[in-house]
Order: sequence, then C-alpha cells, then structure tokens
Amino acid sequence: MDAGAKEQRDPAWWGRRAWSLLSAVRARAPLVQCITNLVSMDIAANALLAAGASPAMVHSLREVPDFTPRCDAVYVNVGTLSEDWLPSMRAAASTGRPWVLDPVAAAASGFRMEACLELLALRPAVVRGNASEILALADRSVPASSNFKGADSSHESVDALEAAKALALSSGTVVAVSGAVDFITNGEQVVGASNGVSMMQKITATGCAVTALIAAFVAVEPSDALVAAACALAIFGQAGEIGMVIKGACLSQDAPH
Ligand SMILES: Nc1ncnc2c1ncn2[C@@H]1O[C@H](COP(=O)(O)OP(=O)(O)O)[C@@H](O)[C@H]1O
Ligand SMILES: Cc1ncsc1CCOP(=O)(O)O
Ligand SMILES: [Mg+2]
Repeated sequence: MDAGAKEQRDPAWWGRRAWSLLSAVRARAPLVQCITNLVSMDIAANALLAAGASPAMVHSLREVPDFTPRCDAVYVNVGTLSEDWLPSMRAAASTGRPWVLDPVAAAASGFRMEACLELLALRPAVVRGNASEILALADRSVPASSNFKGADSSHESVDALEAAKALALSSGTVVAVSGAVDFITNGEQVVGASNGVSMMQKITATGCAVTALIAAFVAVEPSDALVAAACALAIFGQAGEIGMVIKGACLSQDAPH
C-alpha cells in the first residue's frame, strides 16, 4: 500500500484490531475505576477481570483525588444514581483520565437526564447506551411515552442511528448504540458490529458490562475511541455467541436419548 493510501478497514482489518486490543488489555491489565450501579457492580468487575483488566469499584468523593489520577480509565454508570454519588462521578470525570459513560435509563427522570447531560458536557471518550437511552439523550428530554421500559430498550438500535450521529457531533464524543447491530459513530464515520445473541438483552447488566469493557479498551487505545469501542463491542458479542454455543452443547448432552 502507498504510504499515503487510505487504510482499508475490511473485516480482516477489524478482526486484527480487535484481537490486538484484547491482547493489549491482557498484557497491560489497565486499572479501570468503576462508579457503577448496584446491580452491575460485580458483573462489570468480572467482565473486566475476564478480559484481563483490573477493576476497582471506588465511589467516595474523598478518594477521587488520590485514586483516579492513577487509573488508566474511568467508567461512570448512572443506573442507580443518587445525589450522593453524582459529585464523585463529576469529579472522576474531570481528572483528565479517559472515561466512558453509560446513561442507563437516561429518561427515567429529570434528575437523571440533567445528570447525564452534565456528565456528557465533561467529554467522555465514549457514551454507550441502548437505543432508547441514546434517543432520549439526543433529544435532551424525558418523553412521556407509554412504552418506556426503564433500563431496557423499547427501540431497535437502527432507530437511534441518526440520533447517535447527531449526539456525537453535538457532544464531540463517540456514541455507541447497542442492540442486534451495535452502531458506533463519531458523527461522520459509522461502524456496525453484528456479533452477539438476543438472549444478551435478557441478562441484567450485559449493557453495563460491555460499557466497562469499552473503558478497558479505551485505556489501551485512548487516541482512537471509535476503534476501541467497536472492538470491545465486537469481542463482547463474540463472547455471548460462544456462551450460547456452550449452553446449546450442554443442553444437547443433557437431553434424554
Ligand atoms: N438482539 C440482539 N442480538 C445480538 N446481540 C444483542 C441483541 N440485543 C443486545 N445485544 C447485545 O447485548 C449487549 C447489551 O446490549 P443492550 O441489551 O442493547 O444494552 P442494555 O443492557 O444497556 O439495554 C450488547 O453487547 C449488544 O450487542
Ligand atoms: C435493572 C437495573 N436497574 C437499575 S441499573 C440496572 C441494570 C441495568 O443493566 P443493563 O442496562 O446493562 O441491562
Ligand atoms: Mg440490559
């Protein structure tokens, strides 16, 4: 390829990138501070450990000045937001470490929406949400819709693609919408990842866990959050696919002959 030629990002290129970033996480074991919800705390910690990263659930505002600057990345998740935790989130997001936001149930209340918008203004490297969360954030509103499902999505990821692009441009962050196809965009480029199985929607905190994994990938690739997020989502989806194959194999072994 000519020195100036544009890199061709074909599936083989993405496969190599995803593997090399996962290998970098395993080799460097980035320390990821997690300020996450009470449901996902140990699930996200185990997802990070499984990938080779070091999770640390550190929430106290008083610990942020000593602890956060030594972290390789920060993961903020508003799933069980309370007034007590918001100052720690704000402070950790303001230390200059690369950080990632999960706006769980962004439209649950005015308080949560305002908190998400305030955190978004602190420029996360990536915001990853399901389609309903990204639609609500892009709209900056708490819709009075009857099909609101809290932490779950009532939309398909493709329905939120234009909103994700607009949000990425207005906030200057990479936006990832998860679903049957995960879309990752900086407002100009869009990457789609079709890994995963639908059962992942029915296991609590899979979204929280994949956002934690995105933080680990951003820690080892802080200069390209779009690639880091896309590779983390693809790897997480493949882990789900492998889990489904193993589950199928166990079920068929258990079946009466
Ligand atoms: N229908 C689907 N098919 C395949 N993978 C899916 C599907 N829905 C969700 N996933 C995967 O499950 C994980 C969590 O996504 P999602 O359920 O959208 O997040 P949340 O838990 O925040 O609502 C992601 O890795 C996503 O790719
Ligand atoms: C059910 C629930 N309620 C508050 S946080 C939470 C977990 C949501 O996890 P995810 O968004 O990854 O499904
Ligand atoms: Mg979920």
